[in-house]
Amino acid sequence: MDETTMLCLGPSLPNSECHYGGKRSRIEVDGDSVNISSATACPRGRSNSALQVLIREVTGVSMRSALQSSAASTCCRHHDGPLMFIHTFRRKKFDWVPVDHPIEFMDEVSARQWTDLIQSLLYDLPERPLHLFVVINPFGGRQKADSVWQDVVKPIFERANITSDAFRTGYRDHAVELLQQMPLEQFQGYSGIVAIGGDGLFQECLRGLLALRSRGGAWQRKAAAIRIAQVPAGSTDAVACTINGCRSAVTAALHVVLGDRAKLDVLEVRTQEGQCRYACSTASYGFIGDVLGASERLRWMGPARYDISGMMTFVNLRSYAVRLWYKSPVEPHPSRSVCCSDCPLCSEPTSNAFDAVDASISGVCVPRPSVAAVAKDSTVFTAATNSDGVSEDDRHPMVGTIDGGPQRGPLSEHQSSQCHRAFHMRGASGFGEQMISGSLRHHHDGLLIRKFEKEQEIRSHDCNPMSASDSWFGNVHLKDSVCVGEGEHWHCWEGEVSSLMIVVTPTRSDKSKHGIVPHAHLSDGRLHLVIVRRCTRWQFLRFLLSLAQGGVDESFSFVDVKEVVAWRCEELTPQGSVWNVDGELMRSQYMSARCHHGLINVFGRGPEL
Ligand SMILES: Nc1ncnc2c1ncn2[C@@H]1O[C@H](COP(=O)(O)OP(=O)(O)OP(=O)(O)O)[C@@H](O)[C@H]1O
Repeated sequence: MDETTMLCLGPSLPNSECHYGGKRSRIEVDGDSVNISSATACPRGRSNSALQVLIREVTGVSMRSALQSSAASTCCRHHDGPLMFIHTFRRKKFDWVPVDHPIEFMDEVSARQWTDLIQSLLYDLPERPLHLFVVINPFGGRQKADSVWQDVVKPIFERANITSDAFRTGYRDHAVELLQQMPLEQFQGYSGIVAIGGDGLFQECLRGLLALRSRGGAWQRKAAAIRIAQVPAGSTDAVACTINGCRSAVTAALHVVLGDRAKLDVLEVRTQEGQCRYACSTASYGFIGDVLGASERLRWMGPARYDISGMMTFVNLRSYAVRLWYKSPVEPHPSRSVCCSDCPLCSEPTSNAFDAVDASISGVCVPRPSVAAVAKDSTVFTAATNSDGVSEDDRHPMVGTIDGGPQRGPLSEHQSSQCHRAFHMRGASGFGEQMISGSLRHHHDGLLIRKFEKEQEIRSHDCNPMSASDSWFGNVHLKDSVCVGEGEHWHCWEGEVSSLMIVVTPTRSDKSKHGIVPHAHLSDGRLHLVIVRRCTRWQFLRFLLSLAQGGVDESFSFVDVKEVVAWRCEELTPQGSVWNVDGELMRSQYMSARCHHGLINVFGRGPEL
């Protein structure tokens, strides 16, 4: 036993004699682990260690007196002594399976002292939760959330000495209300929020939490620090699958008990009409939006509704004309590493997450292209700067809100011509090449090349974001923090799509084990824009199979994947598709979205690779 541990224990150390696995043993706490070693001599060269459990992986400790123990199973018992159980887990790839190690003591006093000692070491771990707010959606998925709570999660929390207040939702948005109506004192007493249900319930908790955060002061501080967990009991459970690498309620509960903490990027999606939703997985338009739209009418079928509506939507595969603007990050990620626990990319400090969310909750805050260079022959826009190198957004920040108020006017002719010049200079220095390689790629597919040329044609006539939808752009509040900065570029793309996806985190699920974009991260401040151009059913089937097998296949000529930080979409097809924002339907001709880098904290560590 090292000196520090000796000091903690004080002069009277509990008797370390015990029996483990039916053998006479000794128990000790050594630094960061509990060790049990055989008291009998081992053959030379063999370790006498029988068990070593890291304190940080102990999920709880409990004791059974001799009387209780004799009523229970007597396996592994040497005499009728009291038992102490060390609760921990073993790894089965990403799934964690609870394991209990029974240790038999000579007398009740020793058993009690060792139980108290290990319990006190667990209490000293600062990230361990003490008291949780649990929300259960009894109607999510196969309607098993109640039993998941009673039979799986509650016993794990009880063994870990975690207390909880559990609430069942009675209707849609009930979780948001529960959070918003909570007194501050009660809210401050919770170490975390546990949503037992699907992605929709998680999203409700997220919305409630961000609303509390927008109140400022103590509310903001607590809401920014608190962690949320999804215990999967819905139809898709992409949030839990993405964070933990598996769809297991036990594993999710164990991550809560261990007090794991990870940051998660949040996508803020807004409609022109001011409706706002937050997503941690994916916002999709076209095929996946249509699948959700159709599946809502089949909710009585449970999770099977997605397969049925998927089939129906596939048979009637449609395409939609859209105009997209997207802002690429200043520096693209150098590698395509898969996000995992202790991911270096996700541990980078998040910038201004606090300020950003304040702005977005209190008013309507949508990123918009700065005065953009207008492409006559390419899709690329770049922030135009005047002769002082000051961007238009910096000079005349938009101050209007969705409710009206002052706005910046449209581009003057002079500004417009400046934009043209700025673009042509940029185009000459490299951006044109991007397009050339794009065109070449599409030459391989005779069918697609005609489509692509048509898109070019449309673009060359009408791709100025400031003209076609000026009223939309001019009607939103712009925060300086989301203006186009040095090195950031807005791009425009216009064409017909079978599907569009904005992927925030890898978005793993049973249907896509590796995730839609396997190299996306939990908290790198990046989004992945997946454009699936209008394609045949056969091509789309290949695309869907690629999602199931290893994530979106970028080698398909009809698929483009772009790393972005903000994005907006104008629907050009009348009565187009709907947006599926983490399982919630949204419909609007104009949508815009941006990524909040590491906005929330979750119970989790990312998959252990
Ligand atoms: N008591 C309730 N009655 C009806 N609807 C509810 C209730 N509680 C929550 N909801 C709503 O039900 C919707 C679906 O719930 P949830 O996400 O938990 O399950 P799911 O849709 O089956 O799973 P997933 O979102 O993972 O596909 C949510 O949008 C939520 O707002």
